[in-house]
Amino acid sequence: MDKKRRRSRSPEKTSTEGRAQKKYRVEATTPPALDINNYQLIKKLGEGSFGKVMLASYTIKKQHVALKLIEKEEETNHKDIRMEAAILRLGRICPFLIRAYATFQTESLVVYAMEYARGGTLHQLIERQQYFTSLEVQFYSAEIFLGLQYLQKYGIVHRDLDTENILLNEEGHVKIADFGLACTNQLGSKAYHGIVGASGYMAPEV
Ligand SMILES: Nc1ncnc2c1ncn2[C@@H]1O[C@H](COP(=O)(O)OP(=O)(O)OP(=O)(O)O)[C@@H](O)[C@H]1O
Repeated sequence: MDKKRRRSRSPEKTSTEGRAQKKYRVEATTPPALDINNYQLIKKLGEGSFGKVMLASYTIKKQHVALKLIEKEEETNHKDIRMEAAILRLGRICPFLIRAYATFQTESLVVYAMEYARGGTLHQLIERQQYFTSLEVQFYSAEIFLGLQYLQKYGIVHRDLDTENILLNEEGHVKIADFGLACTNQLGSKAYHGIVGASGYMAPEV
């Protein structure tokens, strides 16, 4: 190495000796995707018992996202929130689960910024079409099965699967959503007990 360019690690022998040293302060900044100010609300996509879901624009990338907004209340179960956020992160790997781009909280809200499923819900499709051909039944069943199989690999049970929680992307592929009632024996959450879910969609033995 060129001797002139070699720098000493010793503070006494720095090349800046005798000169005023520049001081840099590293400010802690919030990553843009975790800042609620970078999302512009457009319209309501849906509302459930846990919060509302808004179509929003992530202004940094001018990208449409679905923002699930859950108001923090005294009775908010933070373990369930962490669980839902953890499952939404699995969607980055499995194409049949809705994926989260970011999960964060503000003083009053828990926020999940999720991919926007443009195709609506399976419920809306059934209402529109009235019936499915056997090929369509096979298609939707297979994609739902693969999503659930992926969850099962992690010991996760959805527990609230109904046609309103099965979303479709713009190409018509299944995106399973709403993991607010999911449970697992592996991510340190609640055990499989209690009766939850939508009546009409529960397994007969429940
Ligand atoms: N990623 C998304 N893209 C498009 N629409 C969505 C998305 N996520 C949710 N929605 C819409 O919002 C509705 C409610 O969402 P979600 O089921 O997650 O809320 P919830 O408060 O947990 O509801 P529930 O009471 O059914 O548990 C869905 O049925 C769907 O119509």
